[in-house]
Formats: sequence, structure tokens, C-alpha cells
Amino acid sequence: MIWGRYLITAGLQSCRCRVSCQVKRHYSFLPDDVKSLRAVVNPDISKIRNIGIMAHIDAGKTTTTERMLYYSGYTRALGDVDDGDTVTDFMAQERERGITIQSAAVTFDWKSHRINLIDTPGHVDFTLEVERALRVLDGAVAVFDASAGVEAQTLTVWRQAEKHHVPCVCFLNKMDKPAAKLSFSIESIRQKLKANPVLLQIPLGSGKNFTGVVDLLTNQKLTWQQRSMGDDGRVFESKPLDQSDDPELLQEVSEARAALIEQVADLDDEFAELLLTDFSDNFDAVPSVKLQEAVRRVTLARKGVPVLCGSSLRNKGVQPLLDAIVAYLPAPSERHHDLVRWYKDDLCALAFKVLHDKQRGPLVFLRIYSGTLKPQTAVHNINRNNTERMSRLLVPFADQHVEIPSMTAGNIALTVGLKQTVTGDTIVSSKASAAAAARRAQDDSGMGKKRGEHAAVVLSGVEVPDPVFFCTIEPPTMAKQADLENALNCLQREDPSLKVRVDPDSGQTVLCGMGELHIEIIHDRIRREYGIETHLGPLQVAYRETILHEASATGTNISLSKHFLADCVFIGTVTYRYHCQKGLTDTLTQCLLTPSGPLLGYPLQGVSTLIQSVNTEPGTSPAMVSACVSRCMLKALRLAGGQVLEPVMSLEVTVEEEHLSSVLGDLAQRRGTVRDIQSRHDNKVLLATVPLAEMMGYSTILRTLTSGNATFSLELDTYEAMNPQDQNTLLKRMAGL
Ligand SMILES: Nc1nc2c(ncn2[C@@H]2O[C@H](COP(=O)(O)OP(=O)(O)OP(=O)(O)O)[C@@H](O)[C@H]2O)c(=O)[nH]1
Repeated sequence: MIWGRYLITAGLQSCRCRVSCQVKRHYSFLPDDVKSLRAVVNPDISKIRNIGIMAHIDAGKTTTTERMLYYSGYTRALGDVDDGDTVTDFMAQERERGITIQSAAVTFDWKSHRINLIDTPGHVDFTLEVERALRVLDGAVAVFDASAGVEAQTLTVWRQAEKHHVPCVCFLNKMDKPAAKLSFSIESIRQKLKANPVLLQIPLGSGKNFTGVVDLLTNQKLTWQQRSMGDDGRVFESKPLDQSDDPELLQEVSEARAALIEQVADLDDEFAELLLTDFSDNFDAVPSVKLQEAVRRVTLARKGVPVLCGSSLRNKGVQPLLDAIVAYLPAPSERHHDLVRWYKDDLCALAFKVLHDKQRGPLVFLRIYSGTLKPQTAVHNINRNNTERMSRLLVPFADQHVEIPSMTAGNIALTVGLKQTVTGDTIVSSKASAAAAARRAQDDSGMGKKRGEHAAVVLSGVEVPDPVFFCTIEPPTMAKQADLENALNCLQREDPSLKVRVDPDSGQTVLCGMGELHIEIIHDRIRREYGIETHLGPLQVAYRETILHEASATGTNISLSKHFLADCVFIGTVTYRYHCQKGLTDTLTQCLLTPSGPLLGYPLQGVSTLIQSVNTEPGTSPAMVSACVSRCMLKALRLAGGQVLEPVMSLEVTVEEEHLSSVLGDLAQRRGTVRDIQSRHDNKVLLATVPLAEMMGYSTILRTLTSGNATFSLELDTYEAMNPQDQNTLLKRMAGL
């Protein structure tokens, strides 16, 4: 039985089609034999590493994760994305398409350390999934295709890691490719990520002849001899470099080691001092353990990123990467998590992911920051201000889960029974514990009660970007509407980037998502997981609107014998003032927060409102004020003139030179603007901006234009005003003309 994979590289996603399948995985100790894990359910916090694997699509995250699981003893057979039988890509869509959609958590042990690893998606439509994972991780491995260096999505996830101050290790994968180049990749990390790469290894051989690496800290030569086709790379040779080795290699290693020592000394004062006091005669004599300690300090301080290389697919270089995770990435106790100190030893955890399981209901992933989590106990959700009972506690092994009696700070746990909890919620042991933490926070900061108990003791979540695409979704029959609503509710709890609303005019349910692929996957999941064959309307772009100039309007609303007057003025600066009767504030605020544009009813942006006065008579109802303010606003908006803003994407296309001109010609017809054309080996990398509305179905067109020899990535850049001609065309189309 074979899973075939057709890598159609010119795609919003790389599309790998299933031919036929019968997936059977062999887990080393699952489901019956989980002794090794149970033996150390709660390891010492210094031995825990909560890490994520992140990269551009197709860099090899899942392949690398598979090798880690295999070498750690977690699986007994190597999974392969191309065969659709990896552990972490367990959703049917992931296996069919060969891409990661959901971040999956796996727990395994490596050299007496507990590694909680999250494999994150590379496709831009699922960026939020990466950010949610990074929010709760202590370190990350950034995987690169060594022939491509830093690619578009790597930049995005790198920025996310920086935002959450997550120390990283870089892994230059695919060193077996003929175009793989160490110096090019290092330079692109330096240039594009503005990071400080600290090279810890030198590759042995290149392309097909890549056989291993030299560890610059220890001067050990690590070689993986491919004895047979099916060699799993578990066994490799480690021996010191000696004079019998190739003189060129000796020279290269000696220079690279000297450069490493110098670089680390520049970044770490303690190491510099050690060199100058104890090894001033011969820097090279510095013990590797001292160098390793210094590299660790540099990594944790995020002054530099260790760089390793290998080829996961060819089973080379993954064990040293695991060693590097343990050696250089931080334990939970080495990370500073604000707020946690207010809880002392009380439970404080963050819900960072929700999954719906048909049998067990919602499964909530929690990162425990302090205290201990136990099953069959009640926990308090600060964000929702409710208390829920947790029935079971599990350790996540991708789609397999092992039940455990308790879990301590620093770990990632999976809970059953929390039905109200949503991604981003803070979970504590009780309301009293939250109040005690709030008191500690106030005492410590010297701020009075005013600061707000809630804000002080809640862990910050993740910002959810606005969706850029939407379409209507309809059940096959009205009888299925309730089922569809339930499915959408469940999917929304899992995925905060999915928005669902009801169109006020047509009453239709509208799905709003981050891209074509995102909406396609949601549609597919409703069919497979909830058994509802829905119909999707045409995909539409989420435009915005703004006004052209300032305007003011006055309105009067008369009801029975009561009347009042409201004047609204729209101005260009951010000012918001209101003067009204007590009790009407909320109504007015609500009215101002949800205005829609005058042209097509899209959300307004860049508009500020000043209500000059609201005059009411005694007994005027808030609803009347609201209606009057709305009317005034509409009037003022019409007077202010409308302008449609359209989402403009940054596009990166990597294409063979011979196809460049046809890609450029096509882009011109799509109202694209070319920003730069760079060379990458034999390929050209085209950087451009293009309106999202012009990019529907681009993957198919690009595939045709380039005979499948191009890849592209698309990311929201900005919203721009449409020119009058394009705007008119859009208005006519929307009006059905
Ligand atoms: N030549 C070569 N190909 C590799 C290597 N590692 C992975 N690949 C291939 O690259 C493709 C993508 O690998 P994945 O592991 O799915 O990459 P990913 O980063 O997890 O992809 P997404 O989750 O979809 O973002 C697959 O066809 C792999 O077989 C490698 O070391 N060398």
C-alpha cells in the first residue's frame, strides 16, 4: 500500500494526492507499554524542554520531528510525509496533502530530558496556529531548506518567536540537495532575519555525498554511513578529527573553530574573561564544556542562534540536533513569565489549544506555569469567571493520549472536561486563588484596587488577525442548520482565526478565514468530522472602507411625546468624547464601535467620531438614543464620501529563470507591483505586492505557467485605497450590474 505524493509546487499549498492507503504505525511503548513515560511523569523542571519546530512550508519540520521520535525510541518505524504516515500530521487532510495544518504536541525523552515538542504548520494561512504554540513554548528549532535559506514564511514565524522572546536553534536541513549551501544559508540568516548565527558544525561532503558533520565544539567527526537503502541513521560513527584526515578539512575546521571562539567571546563576557585569564596562550585549548556553557548563555540571552546542519530525509544530523535542544534551549524555570510569581505554588495555566473529540468532548491543552494540575478537581477560569470540573489529565502523544495522576509546573498537559474554556484563557485553582494573586500583585506594585484584579493575574493570549476572505456556507437542508451551527461553534473554539457571522440582509451564515486553503480545510472538516455536506458560496475578499473628508450631521428622533437630538461630527483625528445622560454610554459606545462603510457595508477604518451633543428628555430610552446616533452617523458617512480599501498581499515567487517572464506578464495583469527580483542559485525570487482579489486560484495558473516549477507564498501586507476605476467596477459587480 502506497501513499503517493505529487508535489505541485506552484500552489497555495503543496498538494500531495493520496493514491491509496493503509496506515499502520508502530509506537515503541504505546498504547499498552508506557512505562518509560510513567516512570518520570513529572521530571525535574530543569530537565524539561518545551520546544516548537517552525519554518517555511516544506522545509522539513515534520520529517525532522519523525526522526526525533524515532531516535528517542518513541516510534519503532520511521514515518514519512510522502507516505502519509507521520505521527504529528495525524489529521486526514494533513496526511493527504502532506502538510501540517494543526500544531501537534508530542512528548518524548532524550538523554534524561523530557521534551514536549510542537510541530507547527508552515503555510501562511495557519500562522495563528504557530503563534499560539510559540506563546507557550520556551524554545524553538527553526528548520531551513539549506538550498533556499530564509524563505518568506520563515521571516513571519521568526518575528513571532522574537515577539515572545523565544530562544532558537537553527537547523539547516536538506544538506543532501545539490544546491544546498552552508555559507548562503548562514548569510541569509544574518541578512534577512537580522540574527547572529553561531555556527557549531561543518558539513562533511555536499549534495549526494553529504555524510555527516564535524562538531566544532568537540572536534568530533560524526558520520552516517549509508550501508543500505533502508538505513535508518540510528547508528553513526563519532571519532575525533586527526592528522590523517583531509588537510583541507582540518584547515577549514580549525578556522571555523577559531571564528566560533572569537564570536562567542564577543557575545559573552564571562567566556571572554575565561579566555583571557586561563587560555590567553592558546584559545584553542579552551575545554568544549566551557564553550558549550557560553553558547548556552548566548542563546538564552538571544544574542546569537546556534546553527546545525543535516538531512532529515537521509537520516543524518538529527541526533546532534536533539543534543542541541537539551544543551542550548532553556528549561521552563529559565524563562521569565510575568505574573506567575503572584501565584506562588498555586496553579496557574494557560489554555493554548482546544480540540474536539467525538467521545471525550473538548480537549484543552494547558501549559502549566505554576502549581500542580490534578484530574477530578474543579478549576477556575479567570477570563470567563466560571469554575469547571476537569475529569481527566493526559499527556499528549500526537493523536494518542496517556492518562496521568498529576502534572507539575513547566509541563504541557491535556485536560478533559473543560467545556467552557477557550484558547487564551487563564486557568487557576479557585476564585480565591485568583483574588489572592491579585492582592499580591497590587501590594507589590503599590497600585491600589484601581488597577483591576483581572488584568493583573491573567496571562496574555494571542492577537487574532482579521480574516481576509469570506464566503457563505449553507447546510444541505434546513433541518441540518442546527448541526452546522454546532460544528461551526466547535471549530471556532479550536481555531480563533475562523470567524462566523450571519449576514443581516440575507440571514445566511458567513465563514471568514485567513485564506483559500483555510476555508477549504474548514469545509472539508465539516464534511468529514461532522458528516454535513455543506455548500460554499463564492469566495469573496474582505474589503474595508474609509471616508474621503470630514463631515457632520444632525438628527432628531421623535417617539411618542419624547424626543431628543443627537449631533455627530466625523473628523480626521483620534478624538472621542461624549456628553450624555448616565446609562446611555454603553449604547453609544456600541453604536460607534460597529459602524459599517457607506459604499458596500464593509467595516470602516481610519475614521474617528466626535459626538458633539446628545440632548434627551427625561425617560428617553437607550434604544432611542442608539437609533438616533446610528441615523446621524449614516447621514454623516454619506456626506463624508466613501472609499473602498482592498487587502494588498506581499507575494514571493521562486521560479526558474526561463519561466520568469511569463510569471511577470501574468502579474502585470493582476495589478501586481514588482518590488525586487533576486537570484537564488539557478532560480529567480520575485518579490511583489498584489491585490488579494486578483489572487483567487493563483496556484493553478502558476502551475500551468511554469509547468509546476515554481513555489509562492502570500501574506497580508496592507489595506490600500482602490483607484476610482477599479472601485467603480467593484461597486457595479457587487450591485449585480
Ligand atoms: N532532499 C530532502 N528532502 C527533504 C528533507 N527533509 C524533508 N524533505 C522533503 O521535503 C518535503 C517536505 O517535508 P515536510 O517534513 O513535510 O516539511 P514541513 O516543513 O513539515 O512541511 P509543512 O508542514 O507542510 O510546512 C517532503 O517531500 C520531504 O520528503 C531532506 O533532508 N532532504
